[in-house]
Amino acid sequence: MTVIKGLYAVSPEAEDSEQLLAKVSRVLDNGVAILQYRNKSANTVRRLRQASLLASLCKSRRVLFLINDDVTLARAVEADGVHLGKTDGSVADARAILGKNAIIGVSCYNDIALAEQAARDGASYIAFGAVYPSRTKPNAVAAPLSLFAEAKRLGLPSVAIGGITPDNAAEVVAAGASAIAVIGGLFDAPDPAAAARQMAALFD
Ligand SMILES: Cc1ncc(COP(=O)(O)OP(=O)(O)O)c(N)n1
Ligand SMILES: Cc1nc(C(=O)O)sc1CCOP(=O)(O)O
Ligand SMILES: [Mg+2]
Repeated sequence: MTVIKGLYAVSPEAEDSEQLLAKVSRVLDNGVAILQYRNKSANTVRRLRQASLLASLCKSRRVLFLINDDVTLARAVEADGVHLGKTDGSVADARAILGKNAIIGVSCYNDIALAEQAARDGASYIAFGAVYPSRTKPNAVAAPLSLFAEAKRLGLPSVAIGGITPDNAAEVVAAGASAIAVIGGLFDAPDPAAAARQMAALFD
């Protein structure tokens, strides 16, 4: 079984594919266990190119590679799996397309009932957020850190997301999150590689 644990980088929005590759490369060698490609604005052609570049990068660095929202794209680039939110389709449909070994993550926001449903549906992990106010997603619902202890009984890895930085990540890990998903706290840090090392070290 694939282990979902550690620093989970989520790619920043980027128009320029080479710049995106350079930004992600810089952090990948510094303790990132999982990378999610997330681009909410690019067209299909650009998304395919960016996802293909990141898929090759992750394969060469032995980092798990997931696609946000788009099961078809995940299959096209042979990603390890997909992350689904409430409007992104069902676990069953994703698994039918990606196969039984695919990693399928499900957003549960601040709602333990959604996590219970995701577990019944056969999700690979559940995600709760936003655990802190997020500049990337300012309107995200607030999720209390107590959810991670509460969700332990479901027996699935739990991912924390939203406003996580090197300064607050230890508190999230102490609350019981299996992995921390980060955009701004990593890619907007003064030294992204150092930020990655600091957050990854919490899982040693
Ligand atoms: C690890 C992780 N957790 C939550 C999300 C958010 O998913 P969703 O609610 O579908 O929102 P978008 O990211 O699609 O805007 C995520 N992407 N990754
Ligand atoms: C994509 C996303 N989903 C969230 C949720 O709460 O479900 S918060 C979020 C943004 C994460 O970016 P940052 O690390 O910059 O806050
Ligand atoms: Mg989504």
